[in-house]
Amino acid sequence: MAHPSRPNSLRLGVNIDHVATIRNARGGDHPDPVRAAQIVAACGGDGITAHLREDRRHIRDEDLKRIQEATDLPLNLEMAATDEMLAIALSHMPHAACIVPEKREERTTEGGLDAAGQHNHLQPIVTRLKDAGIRVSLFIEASERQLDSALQMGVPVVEFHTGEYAHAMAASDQERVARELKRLSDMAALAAKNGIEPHAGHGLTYDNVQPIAAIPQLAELNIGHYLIGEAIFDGLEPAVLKMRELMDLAR
Ligand SMILES: CC(=O)[C@@H](O)[C@H](O)COP(=O)(O)O
Ligand SMILES: NCC(=O)COP(=O)(O)O
Repeated sequence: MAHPSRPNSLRLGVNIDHVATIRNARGGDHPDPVRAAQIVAACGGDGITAHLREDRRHIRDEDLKRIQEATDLPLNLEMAATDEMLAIALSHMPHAACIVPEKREERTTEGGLDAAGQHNHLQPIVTRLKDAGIRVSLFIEASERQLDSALQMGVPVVEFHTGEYAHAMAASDQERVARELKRLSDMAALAAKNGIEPHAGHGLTYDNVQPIAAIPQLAELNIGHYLIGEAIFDGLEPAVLKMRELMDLAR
């Protein structure tokens, strides 16, 4: 859903997981991710992304309802492909659910969902979410094999993992950056050509967001860890506004 004042623009979904990381560090209720969601809504963010992990290391079950009650922004629930998370999604009815790979031992999401390899496991979960009216997306690597599986499953959205691109940018490996950007750009075009709305996210920063934002078929970027980091120094509203400005200038 585009922001009313910016029809057809590239949407910014703000992932507030790591507000909850800081909150959980002391076992209390401050800083509250709900307050972050309200600030994002007030300063023009287009959506809230929250990853309810199996180990609840940051976002917790009770946060979901509170986030939904606190703002009218669409909630994009990131979830593993498990019966537990399916039941939680069907109970909370978020605007969207993005199925992501998850390993307890990982520090953060390490790659895209193997949609092709897990097709038979994923299909019934995708169908249940779609039948409930939840916009389903798959967090996948930008590859034809993964995109083809997403197409076969009938998902309306895919979110391309930009982690490899972000790592290449951080390493100033220009050849790898060019290769990753072409891969992401080609797959965004192929997704759109096949009626799937392409999104992107993971590891995006002020310094690397614009080449991604410039990919014309992308409809949404989900950005979290870096924005929450910047918010510690400059405040969440300025951080969101700066990311928004960089994205708009890239189009
Ligand atoms: C799927 C993805 O890249 C992120 O949205 C995800 O939430 C990362 O996991 P952490 O937020 O736990 O780092
Ligand atoms: N799906 C990507 C996301 O929500 C945020 O990822 P990151 O910016 O925290 O790396």
